[in-house]
Amino acid sequence: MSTMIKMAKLNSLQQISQTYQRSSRVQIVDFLESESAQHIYDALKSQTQWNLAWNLDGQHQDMDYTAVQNWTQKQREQLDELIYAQASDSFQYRYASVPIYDIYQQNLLPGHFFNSIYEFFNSDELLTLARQVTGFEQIDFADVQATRYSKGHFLTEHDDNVAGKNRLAAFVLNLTPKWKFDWGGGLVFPDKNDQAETWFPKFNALNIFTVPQKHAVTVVSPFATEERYALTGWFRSHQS
Ligand SMILES: O=C(O)CCC(=O)C(=O)O
Ligand SMILES: [Fe+2]
Repeated sequence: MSTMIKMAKLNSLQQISQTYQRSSRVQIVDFLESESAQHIYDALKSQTQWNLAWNLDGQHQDMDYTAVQNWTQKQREQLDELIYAQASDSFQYRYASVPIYDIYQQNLLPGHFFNSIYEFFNSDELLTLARQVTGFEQIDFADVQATRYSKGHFLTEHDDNVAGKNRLAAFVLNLTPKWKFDWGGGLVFPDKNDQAETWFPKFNALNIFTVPQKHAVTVVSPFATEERYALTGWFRSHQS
């Protein structure tokens, strides 16, 4: 079975990079060949081991998701309370993740398809495209993870800027084939006038945006019947 991930032919790189230069963000639709996008979706959907990502007083938390699901009702309610208390007035998130960058760098799953995902995002073809679209010549590598937002999952407003990480631009490749606007999970960019642009998590669309830039992922609604899968991360430089 081929595990190659292939980019689709882009219609107009010039137009894409002009949009980015003008607004510090762009969405590239039909980014991968559709078989590749479908293949990644299938791999994520069949993945059973995820981490539960959330935040405690500014510290990132990664817990074994299956273990959390096996907690008592009371324990899970206590976690909800902690998460919601912090979410109501400061930075908080809850979603499932697979640390693809770490899996590759630490050779945790030799031969696994996740390594191909890392290699694709770090291929010359993709990094060259990232430099062309953003104008950031300093991009050296892509730091990539898989994410899955289920009912009640969210990510509050933040700007992705973390000291020492040299994140130049963020990217999100949405991978759930059928999504409804009513299910939430929108990528929202608030502006100074309390208006916001919302990007629907469109299958096989790659969003790229400059760091720092305020954004959030709205909560996935209780009646969503699919989960919001994505490959997300940052185009980074080794040096600041
Ligand atoms: O999934 C998205 O649309 C955005 C994710 C994000 O902002 C992040 O992980 O920092
Ligand atoms: Fe972000």
